Amino acid sequence: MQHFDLVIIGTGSGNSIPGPEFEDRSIAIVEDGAFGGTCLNVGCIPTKMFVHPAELADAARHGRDLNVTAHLDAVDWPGMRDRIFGRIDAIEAGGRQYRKGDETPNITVFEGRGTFTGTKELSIALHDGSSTTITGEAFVLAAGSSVSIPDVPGLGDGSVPFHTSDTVMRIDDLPESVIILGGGYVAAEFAHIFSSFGVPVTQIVRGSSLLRDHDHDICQAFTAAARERYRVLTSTRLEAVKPLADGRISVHLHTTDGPLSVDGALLLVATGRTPNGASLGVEATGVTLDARGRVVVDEYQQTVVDGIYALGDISTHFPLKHVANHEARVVRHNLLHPDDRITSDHRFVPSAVFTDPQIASVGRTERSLERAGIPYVKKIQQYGDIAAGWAREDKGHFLKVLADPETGLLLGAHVIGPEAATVIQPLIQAMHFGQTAHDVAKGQYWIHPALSELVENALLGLPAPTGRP
Ligand SMILES: Cc1cc2nc3c(=O)[nH]c(=O)nc-3n(C[C@H](O)[C@H](O)[C@H](O)COP(=O)(O)OP(=O)(O)OC[C@H]3O[C@@H](n4cnc5c(N)ncnc54)[C@H](O)[C@@H]3O)c2cc1C
Ligand SMILES: NC(=O)c1ccc[n+]([C@@H]2O[C@H](COP(=O)([O-])OP(=O)(O)OC[C@H]3O[C@@H](n4cnc5c(N)ncnc54)[C@H](O)[C@@H]3O)[C@@H](O)[C@H]2O)c1
Repeated sequence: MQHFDLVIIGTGSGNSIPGPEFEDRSIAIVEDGAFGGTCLNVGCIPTKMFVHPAELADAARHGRDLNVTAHLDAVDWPGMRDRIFGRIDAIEAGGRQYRKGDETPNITVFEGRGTFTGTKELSIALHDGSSTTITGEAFVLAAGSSVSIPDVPGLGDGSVPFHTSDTVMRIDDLPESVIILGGGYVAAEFAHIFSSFGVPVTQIVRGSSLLRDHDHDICQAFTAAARERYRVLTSTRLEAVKPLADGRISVHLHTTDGPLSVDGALLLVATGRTPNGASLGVEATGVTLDARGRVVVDEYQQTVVDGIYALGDISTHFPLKHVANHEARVVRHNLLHPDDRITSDHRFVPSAVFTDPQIASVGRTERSLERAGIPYVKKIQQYGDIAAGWAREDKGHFLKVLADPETGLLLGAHVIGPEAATVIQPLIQAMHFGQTAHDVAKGQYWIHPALSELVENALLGLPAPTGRP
């Protein structure tokens, strides 16, 4: 049985751990799928490479309000797909070859599916049909998460073909229509992409609005904007999915008005992801899972087993790439410096949804402050009331800032509108570095007339702090 100093399972953010400082350690990397993980191959990167052309296609729609008449002539989906994956697949192959090749001689790559069979003992079903078992002094569990499919007739039993984010970006051509199940990030971004390319979209959600984890003003504004672009069925339960004779799909639903069926050419299931701890059999090595199947880690990213660390989607409460990368840096440091370990910082985790309108958030929502009885002051700054918003004839987009009334420290920020993911960054910085709203607003220049004036004006609009507690 081969023994390694370090075994890393998963090549998403886990693959960023081995560097020159690990040259004296024998390392096993175990990967069952595409090298580079979800973000590179089926997540952040390809989706955003489709989102940008979607924005270009949308420009024709937006131009009308600004006296520019333009129209979308055609979308070359196969060309776009091949351009995007031509680039991504080459990076995947290059990353795999780098780890397998002479440049990292201390690393052995096992291409196959790992399952724990004992304490720090991993059995691997290799892609060549054979199997092997390895042991390690230390482990990094970086095996991510997998799409979860609702247990309803027609789904999961193989009787109806459907897509997930793992497959839908590689389809042959734009479908004649799309039905999207789910109201979260993945559903929102694909509804945006397909509808921008002229495909009729029907989105089906259980709740009363889209993106329900967001601040309530944001999710209401987003749901209203989405309804202007495509069909959104809220408070709707999926009952069954059936194939139609012409190859299309029929989705049977229960709405507040009673039963309804919707037909479409392609069904995209985007109903969340499940952490891969259970499928990796981590309990055989003594690692514990929480009620949602996440590997339990402490602030050092270590599991309950000494020397077994976890990072990213398999363990985090924030399944986002920048969080997986941050946690990988913490694990890396702690493996190198076991006597001087550092902790993860999850205080102010930002996120963005790359839709039209775009959304970005950091910190507490207004409802969560209300529910926790935390005092706050707020300012809602409209894009339409700053110069860059006038240029866009913007209507209805805004930034909400929430601050502590005594100290002026920011508690949360939520943006819906152009370039939200970029506009929010000074507020993330202010929260991290403990800067007050008024210091940030008044202590620097803000380029005029840039979109960043949205932040300046929102902060200036907050009441002056009443004094430090
Ligand atoms: C469609 C989509 C879009 C996204 N867009 C964004 C975005 O814009 N911004 C953002 O911040 N986040 C985004 N995310 C989330 C982001 O992709 C994840 O949070 C991140 O990739 C998680 O990284 P990870 O290293 O934890 O896991 P992964 O990157 O998933 O890596 C885990 C690896 O482990 C392998 N593996 C799993 N089980 C085993 C096993 N038993 N044996 C061997 N190998 C195994 C898998 O094959 C995989 O390669 C998106 C996700 C999706 C699905
Ligand atoms: N821009 C980004 O940063 C980005 C983009 C895509 C994904 N992600 C990450 O990936 C994660 C997964 O995204 P996601 O959209 O798959 O999950 P999600 O958790 O964001 O949304 C899942 C949606 O499916 C619904 N749902 C769950 N079970 C259902 C069922 N049985 N029937 C009907 N609806 C059901 C939920 O109510 C929710 O609306 C996200 O949490 C996010 O962290 C991030």
